[in-house]
Amino acid sequence: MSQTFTITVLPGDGIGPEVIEQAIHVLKAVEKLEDVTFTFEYARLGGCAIDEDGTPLPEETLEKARRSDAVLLGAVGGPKWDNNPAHLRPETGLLGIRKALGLYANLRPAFMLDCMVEVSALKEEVVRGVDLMVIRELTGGLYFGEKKRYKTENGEVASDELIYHEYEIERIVRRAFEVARLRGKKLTSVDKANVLESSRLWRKVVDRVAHDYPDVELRHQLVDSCAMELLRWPKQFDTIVTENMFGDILSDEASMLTGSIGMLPSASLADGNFGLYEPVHGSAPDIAGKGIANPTATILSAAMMLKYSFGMERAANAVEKAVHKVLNSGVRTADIAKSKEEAVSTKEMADKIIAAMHEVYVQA
Ligand SMILES: NC(=O)C1=CN([C@@H]2O[C@H](COP(=O)(O)OP(=O)(O)OC[C@H]3O[C@@H](n4cnc5c(N)ncnc54)[C@H](O)[C@@H]3O)[C@@H](O)[C@H]2O)C=CC1
Ligand SMILES: CC(C)CC(=O)C(=O)O
Ligand SMILES: [Mg+2]
Repeated sequence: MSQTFTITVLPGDGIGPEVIEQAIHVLKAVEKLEDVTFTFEYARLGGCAIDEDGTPLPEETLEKARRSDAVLLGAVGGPKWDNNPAHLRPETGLLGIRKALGLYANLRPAFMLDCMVEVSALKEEVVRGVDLMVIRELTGGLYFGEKKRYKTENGEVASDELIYHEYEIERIVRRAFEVARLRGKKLTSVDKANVLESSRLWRKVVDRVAHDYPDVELRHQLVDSCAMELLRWPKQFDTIVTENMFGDILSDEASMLTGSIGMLPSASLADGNFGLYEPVHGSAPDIAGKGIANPTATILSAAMMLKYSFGMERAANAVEKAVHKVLNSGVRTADIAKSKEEAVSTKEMADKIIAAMHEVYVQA
């Protein structure tokens, strides 16, 4: 019997709508190749919602997301809203939807394809074969703690509270051990336990949970040293688990191992099958509206959705294989091309991926 899934689509701002349009084309191609129907429910999040609805996260958006099987997001934000107060910032909408949907586990894979080695700013021997997964806690920590801003006689003061509950650490760490078990069985837990009390609790919980995973090799590493080692010898890492802000920063850093942030997908998962899928990158206002953004990160995020939320492993593999095939054949958007002349547009890149998907299915 044919399966039906409802997907809430949040194009967002900047290049968000451009890359989302192409990911939707890919999902429509999957519908033709598999016995599945996707219903796309569009909604607003971020700057576009501030402009239309007066809030970055309208209740209607949240309701649609809750009723759906998964959410696909472009990106939010832009200079237009940069000076708004916190409650009227696009990013506040993104944080709000992550929290409201319980999306505490953010999986951010970073992988280097052989054909992309030359694109990285790092030496070939450093990046060839890189294949790691950053697992970032997504609904706690500094981004969600109480914010204060007040004036004193010595000038203004601002503070952001970094707070973690034991249960929040335990659930992300368990998830990370499970993921590491299915990958290279090596988990690096990243913290700042030499300074932060929240990191000392983090480390204690990690050590306790580790007893349940004796087959996974565990290492603790301080975040500053991890940032350095990621560039010195990234192949030492398999799975990394860390708190919200460290994960945000380290995953952007990891993206540059692979050449461009336009390549890297992510899955933000709740318990069960529900998830929100989005590229690691932001709304890239510097290239928005030009039709040159790399849609690969969003297309691969859609592939993660097929795998994690819909159990469509074959279709997910086909999308990934198609992306590899197209990159192998030398097709490049501007961010990964050697010259502007050889770069293809956002749409051309997606069209090539869709054509390659058909070939992959025929061969399978
Ligand atoms: N998940 C989200 O919605 C996120 C939103 N943002 C927001 O995005 C806005 C811009 O932030 P930035 O710091 O500039 O980060 P960004 O990730 O949007 O852009 C950084 C650089 O990477 C390039 N880039 C990003 N995605 C690309 C793609 N698909 N193809 C080709 N090049 C790409 C951009 O052109 C820019 O030079 C801000 O308002 C920020 O708050 C930032 C990160 C995540
Ligand atoms: C709230 C977001 C803009 C944080 C971010 O940079 C991300 O999730 O990658
Ligand atoms: Mg980020």
